[in-house]
Amino acid sequence: MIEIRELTKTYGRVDAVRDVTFTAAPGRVTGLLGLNGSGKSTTLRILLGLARPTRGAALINGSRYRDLDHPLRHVGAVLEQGLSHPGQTGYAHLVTQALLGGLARNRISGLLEYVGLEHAAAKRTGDYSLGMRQRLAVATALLGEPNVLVLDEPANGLDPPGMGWLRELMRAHTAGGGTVLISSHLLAELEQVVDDVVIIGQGRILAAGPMTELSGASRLRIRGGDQLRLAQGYEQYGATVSVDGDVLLVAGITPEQAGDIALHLRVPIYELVAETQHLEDIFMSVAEAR
Ligand SMILES: Nc1ncnc2c1ncn2[C@@H]1O[C@H](COP(=O)(O)OP(=O)(O)OP(=O)(O)O)[C@@H](O)[C@H]1O
Repeated sequence: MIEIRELTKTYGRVDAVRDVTFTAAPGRVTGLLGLNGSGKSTTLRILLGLARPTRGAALINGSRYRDLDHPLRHVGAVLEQGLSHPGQTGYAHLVTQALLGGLARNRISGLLEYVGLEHAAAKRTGDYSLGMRQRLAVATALLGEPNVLVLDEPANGLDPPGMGWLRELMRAHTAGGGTVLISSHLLAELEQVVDDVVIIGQGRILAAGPMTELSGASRLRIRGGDQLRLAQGYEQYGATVSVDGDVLLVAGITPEQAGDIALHLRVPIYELVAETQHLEDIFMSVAEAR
């Protein structure tokens, strides 16, 4: 469980984040989205004890990172910066990290297999591809069997099978009751895996909620026998209507209401499609609204 409460971090005169509050719940993948410089990394760095907040708190399983007894047993993180000594093998890297973190070494072989690096265990990490390095970073994050995973742009460098693997890994983690907080600007990728979304812009929360709720605020594409009467009828009902060629784009009413209103007006409907909003649309509409 991650709780970010009224978090503010000021650098000089810049508020990198301001009054940011959200929760990443157990059993769910929460996506933290924002443009470059919006405050994602600052939030994650504070959460992981790498920076101090000016105000507010960032809690993992109810405690600040630095108050956790064995932090690596609570939280595993994949951050953007590189991780390992290039001359070390993948296996040696994990042994070093386990020793530094006071963690057992007996899971290392299994973890290398779990992240698909069993054949590269004896290879120097300097010779790893970007995708292999990301896999090693994930294995490192999992060393302490944490129930909270924090992933900052983890898809960078992963090819499509790698992305699929990462999605499965996140799903398996939350299926076991774990918490995942993932930041990414790859919205189409993120859409396939997130349960909850937090959109941040200029250090502030712009929108937050379950993906199903945010994408459910969908638009209807409607083509009927008398477009003008339909448009007037929907507007009277409080819907927002715009015209796109020979279809009406209607927001603010359900498909059932749209059908009932048309029936009441005795206008036949030839086409009625509820368009679910993609993460990219949701992101653009909240980003533009500010
Ligand atoms: N150490 C720092 N000193 C001064 N300003 C900083 C520092 N860290 C971040 N900032 C500023 O705070 C704001 C938020 O930055 P942050 O790195 O959190 O954004 P981000 O959403 O992670 O962006 P990106 O996707 O580019 O990593 C930016 O305006 C940035 O310039």
